[in-house]
Amino acid sequence: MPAARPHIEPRRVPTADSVVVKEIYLSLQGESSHAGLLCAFIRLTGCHLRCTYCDSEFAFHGGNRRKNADIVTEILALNTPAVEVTGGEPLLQPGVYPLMESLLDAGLKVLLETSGAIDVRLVPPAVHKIVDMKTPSSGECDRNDYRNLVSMNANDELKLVIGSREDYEWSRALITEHKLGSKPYSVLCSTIFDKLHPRELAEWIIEDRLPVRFQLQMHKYLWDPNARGV
Ligand SMILES: C[S@@+](CC[C@H](N)C(=O)[O-])C[C@H]1O[C@@H](n2cnc3c(N)ncnc32)[C@H](O)[C@@H]1O
Ligand SMILES: Nc1nc2[nH]cc(C(=O)O)c2c(=O)[nH]1
Ligand code: SF4
Ligand SMILES: [Mg+2]
Repeated sequence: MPAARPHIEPRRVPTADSVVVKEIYLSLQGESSHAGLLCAFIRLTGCHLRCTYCDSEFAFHGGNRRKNADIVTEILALNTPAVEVTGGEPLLQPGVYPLMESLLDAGLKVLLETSGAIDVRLVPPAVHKIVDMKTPSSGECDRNDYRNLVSMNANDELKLVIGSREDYEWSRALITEHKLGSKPYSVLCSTIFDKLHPRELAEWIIEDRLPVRFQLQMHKYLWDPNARGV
């Protein structure tokens, strides 16, 4: 009989009490099922991926190390019910896990925007995780951690950012193979801004009756698409 495979526990939740922050601002949430709601953004510095289309390269470097407690105070002063932690790649910093706990303890709705390249099981369950599984034209699709498709829950959303017909067909195959239409979380499909016309994607979705929610990056239509802090 083959030896039983070892049961591996996720790493212990780290307890660092600070993170490196690129920017904090108040805006309207531009994406996800929370689109249109008042939302504060905490953008953390650093990313281990280099998506071809990244609109947040300015967050790869710089920023300031801040105590989690001071960040929570700053967010509460913005008087908003919701906060999104994004980046860069927020899950690269150990201090982000206790930061999300503190934001939840302060009574905030907490959203997390993360690439699909990191196992999300250590994220506090009450956080609304928006997990972006990278499509081929990102150039980072081989970094996806497909365990996330199993561990995500009803609070969460899987995001597919599509820039070509190839990306669309890749996404459609992912949805079929992993039966994503019957998961507890919903699947969001949007376009790479200025690469694929949103109407093309909308028409493909309709033609295939794809079980997804189409979305736009609303903030890029409200403000200059290159504007920072919106
Ligand atoms: C800047 S990333 C930060 C969080 C994390 N690194 C990630 O990729 O999910 C936030 C989201 O913006 C999306 N994004 C970045 N550049 C974009 C673009 N040019 N058009 C559409 N979406 C873009 C990413 O795909 C990701 O879903
Ligand atoms: N308004 C607004 N909504 C957003 N939703 C996700 C964003 C991100 O950069 O992760 C984002 C952003 O940068 N601005
Ligand atoms: S993972 Fe997110 S922050 Fe990193 S390069 Fe890709 S889109 Fe940009
Ligand atoms: Mg953005």
